[in-house]
Amino acid sequence: TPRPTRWPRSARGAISMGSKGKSSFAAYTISGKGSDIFPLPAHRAAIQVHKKHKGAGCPPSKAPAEHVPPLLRGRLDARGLRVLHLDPPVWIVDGFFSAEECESYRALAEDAQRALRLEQSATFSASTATARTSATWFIRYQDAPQLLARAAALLGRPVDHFEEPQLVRYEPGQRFTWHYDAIPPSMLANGGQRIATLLVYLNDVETGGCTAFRDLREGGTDGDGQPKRLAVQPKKGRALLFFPSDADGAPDERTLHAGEPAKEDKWIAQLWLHEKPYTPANLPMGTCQREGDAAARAFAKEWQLEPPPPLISE
Ligand SMILES: O=C(O)CCC(=O)C(=O)O
Ligand SMILES: [Fe+2]
Repeated sequence: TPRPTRWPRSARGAISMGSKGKSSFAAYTISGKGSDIFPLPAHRAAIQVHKKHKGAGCPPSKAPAEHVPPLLRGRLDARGLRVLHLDPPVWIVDGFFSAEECESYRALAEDAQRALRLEQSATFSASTATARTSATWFIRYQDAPQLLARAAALLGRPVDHFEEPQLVRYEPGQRFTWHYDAIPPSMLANGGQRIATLLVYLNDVETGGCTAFRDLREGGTDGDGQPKRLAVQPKKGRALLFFPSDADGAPDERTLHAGEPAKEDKWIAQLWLHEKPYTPANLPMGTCQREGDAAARAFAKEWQLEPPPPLISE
């Protein structure tokens, strides 16, 4: 097969540089091809910007307003917030958790009272081929103040809109194949659709274990000359944020993703935001959103974060 070294003429022709030819994130937009937001730009100046930001993402100031997810509007000053992909939006927050917060969350795996280990984790994917081989723990709301407080401060949503906090461990060889995070219609009665996925990498992973998006590109080409797939490398304390459905709950199929096979241990914290208040099952025993809210509020005070909005389900 021929090795394409350049983007197809049709795509290249549609790249716009903005009025002054100034290189900004907008320069990467290919009209009508929303998901190819990070192609190698045709213009030299834009290539510089692209290379500089690839991997670590672009500052939010470079994201055109129409591509800022509704949940992040007015909240772009969050420390460490970067854009990896505009449409569909994929953002990261480096340093979302401190090293200490990573450790305290990871340690929950050893606490059977606070964390319940599931043999078979709940996956809702419509894809029959989906397989997950990692281990999942469900964490009591009141034992995840770092996660709930930081998530509520980032997204401006109350604690009762979040699903049970989870902890996931991949050992070498373990993976989670292509899937959607959106839940099936039969489960929408509880809290509506999942409108945001927030996962926090709890340790550094040198090789393997990326979170990969099948249909999104990060720019540049691989050894075969094919456009590179967007894949986020786990970095201790880094959060990954994307939107399995839009703000109205319509699933976004472009967010199909996977946890690639781990080559070393990989730990993540996992949290899903729902459209409406979500009622947890009583697992682990004694889990309580109200106590979780109080714990998150105390954490927010201690770390001078914006406190979570009041619970709606009260
Ligand atoms: O492990 C990852 O990188 C992705 C995990 C994931 O997609 C999930 O838990 O739904
Ligand atoms: Fe997922």
